[in-house]
Amino acid sequence: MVAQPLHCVDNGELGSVVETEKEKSPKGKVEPVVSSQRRTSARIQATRQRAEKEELVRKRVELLDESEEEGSNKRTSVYSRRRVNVENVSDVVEERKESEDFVPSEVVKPAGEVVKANFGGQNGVVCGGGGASEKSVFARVKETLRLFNKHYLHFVQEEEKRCRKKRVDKKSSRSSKSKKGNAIKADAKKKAKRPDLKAITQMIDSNAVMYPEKRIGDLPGINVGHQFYSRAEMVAVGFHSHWLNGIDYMGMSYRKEYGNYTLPLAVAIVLSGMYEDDLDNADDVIYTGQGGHDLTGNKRQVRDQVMERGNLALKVQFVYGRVPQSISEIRGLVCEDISAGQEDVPIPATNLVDDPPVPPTGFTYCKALQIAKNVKIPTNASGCNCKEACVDPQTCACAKLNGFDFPYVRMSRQVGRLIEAKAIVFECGPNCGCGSNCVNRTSQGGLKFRFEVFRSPKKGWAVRSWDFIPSGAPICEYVGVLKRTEDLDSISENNYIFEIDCLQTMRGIDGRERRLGEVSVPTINNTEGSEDQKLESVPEFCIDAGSTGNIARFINHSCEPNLFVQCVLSAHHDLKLARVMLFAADNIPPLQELTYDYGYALDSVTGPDGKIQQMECYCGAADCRRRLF
Ligand SMILES: C[S@@+](CC[C@H](N)C(=O)[O-])C[C@H]1O[C@@H](n2cnc3c(N)ncnc32)[C@H](O)[C@@H]1O
Repeated sequence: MVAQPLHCVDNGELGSVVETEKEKSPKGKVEPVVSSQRRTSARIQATRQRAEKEELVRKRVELLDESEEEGSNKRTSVYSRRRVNVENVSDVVEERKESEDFVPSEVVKPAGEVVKANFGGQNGVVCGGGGASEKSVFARVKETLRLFNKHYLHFVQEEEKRCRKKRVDKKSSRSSKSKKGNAIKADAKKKAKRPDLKAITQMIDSNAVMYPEKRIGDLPGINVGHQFYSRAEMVAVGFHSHWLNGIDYMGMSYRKEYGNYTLPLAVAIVLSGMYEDDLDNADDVIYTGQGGHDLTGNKRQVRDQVMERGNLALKVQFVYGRVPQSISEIRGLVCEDISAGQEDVPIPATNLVDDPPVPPTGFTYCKALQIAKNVKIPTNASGCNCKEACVDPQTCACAKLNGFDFPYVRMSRQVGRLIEAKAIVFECGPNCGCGSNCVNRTSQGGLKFRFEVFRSPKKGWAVRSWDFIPSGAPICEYVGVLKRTEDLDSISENNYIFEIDCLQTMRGIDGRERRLGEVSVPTINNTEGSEDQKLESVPEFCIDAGSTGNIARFINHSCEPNLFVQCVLSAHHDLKLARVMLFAADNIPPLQELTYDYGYALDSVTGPDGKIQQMECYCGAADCRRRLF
């Protein structure tokens, strides 16, 4: 038996890269590890008509594919020009390091500063020195997927608008028998364009596919256990080069470079959930080969798969952990719910590190922000006049503030996915006409996933999710006591302070990376070195989760994080008192630790004695900067 690694497997919507091997028959031919012997004779004798139907469906799908490409070609420049720092922070580091006048950014140190300098800065202040000069392949895979998902969410938004328009047009065409009515009907008949396919095209057109050439063996940056959210993501990275076919293979045209191999040779295999004998129970995957099923989606075989073209089969093993199905299955449980019933979904804490295992202590869980006595919250903004849920960005006053568009696309009934990181997000508030189901209230609905607080060997407590989290999904708000920065205790150490530096980030103060994007923000005086600016270089307010806080206080730092910080305004419109939200930057598989970039500048933190403090970083990222501060 010759073992050769392939890369494989998608179970439709969510899949995993797994270690694979294919077996050779004595003749050296590649044969399935799992045979398709269970095919019944009835199926073998499936009628010619059904086979023809399959062919017809395939042709239609291919046509759709082609038309998608035409459609999305036109939009290349629209999105590729945008730079959003959440996915480009490392580019910026490199660019800045190369520039002669780049001085590692510093966070202002107020007198008697404790450990708090720009912790959790909105944009991850760029730190100089210490980092690897080459971006790791893992970081590049992440960036490629982030770019793909950004395109995807934009196209989803475009599609939402198209559907909305279609509904409106349909209504008006019913009441109109005029030429215009007919034109609207014709327009409505136009094919829907799949956002994922458009996003793939966008990636291909802009040469953004990370591995555009097929290759044998594993792809650097994609480890065993990596999970893809969709087939399209696999194409965007170059893991599997077709969004529909189950098997991606090198045919005879690869004879020149791969003459030593027996061709055709499969390079990646995905499960589509369309074959009745395929099995995906997470630990084991059985793949029965491509072809022979009914493309109408009813999971029925119409004939046996044939051992031809890329029909190679494989045996797979998954290596990631298992999500507990009930409380009794949780290993190392030390607390059933750290929120003590405050959150809709309980948050268990586990400890497999300490002996004896102890639960997290020294804080009081609090779901909502507490306001210090000397902080005055501004009066509520006027809001929009929409009814039930905001749908039309042209008429909604809140959408207008976000650049005449909603920042979210719908993920479920009440929750949205943030399309991209923005300088600020304006959500609907108490004076808006819409209700709680409005997608423009995404950050206000509490926790949406099953989180666990767990003890890590080197970083103290940490957070992970039992559910898969799609990129752009809301994680949680950073909750604690909203205080004046000047009121912080300068003697005792406090690792749980989050400065609200939305304004400073918008101004790019102290090396903070500005976020672009159309938002309507209160006038900001940008004159370099102005008194006004100097005064406001220190965030006036912060959130102290030292003794009171929610799950956010347990989320650790990473130099390659999977979350990002987003300032949100909902009730009032004062940037200095913006709410601090964490969103998923990537599609996050279950049990992966949740992290964001704390954004400290190196040597920016001083202790009560005025001496610079240092903290080693244990994030474990390939491009780790080695120090938190
Ligand atoms: C907001 S708390 C995070 C939760 C914390 N681990 C706990 O046990 O409560 C921030 C502190 O966690 C630790 N921490 C977070 N990320 C870390 C990292 N990448 N490396 C080392 N320590 C980290 C540091 O002690 C830091 O001051």
